[in-house]
Amino acid sequence: MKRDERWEGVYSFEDSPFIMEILTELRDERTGPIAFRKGLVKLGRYMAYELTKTMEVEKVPIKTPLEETDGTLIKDRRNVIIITVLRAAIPLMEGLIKVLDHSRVGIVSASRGKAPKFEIEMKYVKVPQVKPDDTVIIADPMIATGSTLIKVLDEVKKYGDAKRYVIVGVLAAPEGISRIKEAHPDVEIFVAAIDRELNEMGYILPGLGDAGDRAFGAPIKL
Ligand SMILES: O=P(O)(O)OC[C@H]1O[C@H](OP(=O)(O)OP(=O)(O)O)[C@H](O)[C@@H]1O
Ligand SMILES: O=c1cc[nH]c(=O)[nH]1
Ligand SMILES: [Mg+2]
Repeated sequence: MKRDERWEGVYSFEDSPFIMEILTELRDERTGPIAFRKGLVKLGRYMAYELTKTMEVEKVPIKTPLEETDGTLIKDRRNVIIITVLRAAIPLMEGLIKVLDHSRVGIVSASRGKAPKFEIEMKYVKVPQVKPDDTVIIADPMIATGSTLIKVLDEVKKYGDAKRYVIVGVLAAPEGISRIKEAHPDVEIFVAAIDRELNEMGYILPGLGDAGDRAFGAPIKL
């Protein structure tokens, strides 16, 4: 895990060869939907494991069959809410919850409109009560303009004040991170990698394409 010096509380995993290898498969245009979804699940699992290193732990007394000793309990792992941003976060959440298995889950839909306005349509919001001890993890593989996550954070913060707000994603563009940190300075961001820029259509470069379409196939408009 590597802190990015351009912002406070922004981390990438560019120093992790294993996470980079999974990302390489996701970027590769030859990777089909089955392997793409599997890659997102794997990334979710390993990123959640890395995230536990930033969580509060406590020592607990336990008894082995032979004697008393101290054990470790990750306190914060018991108080996690994972917000899944439809569609592309579904496999990422599946991986995250393998490690963060006590989590409560919120589901929100967000669909980004066409350039240049990129208006976000949010039709479905189901979020549990947020309590002061909670770590709210917002899972969305792609942070492009940042508009989706700003809107999701605006909404989720109505459900109570959390101990931490954490975005877990796969790729981010620098402009998206800057916009999110401006709107929500308290948010921490963990992504596999931070890419170069956005193109005029709002796609991350070099990126991996449209994460939702690659995982689930392109939808048609009726
Ligand atoms: O940072 P932004 O510019 O807002 O873009 C990022 C959003 O775009 C993608 O979702 P999309 O709207 O394509 O929906 P989908 O997951 O259903 O494909 C992605 O999963 C993010 O939610
Ligand atoms: O590059 C991008 C940008 C937004 N959403 C995606 O799925 N990919
Ligand atoms: Mg999409």
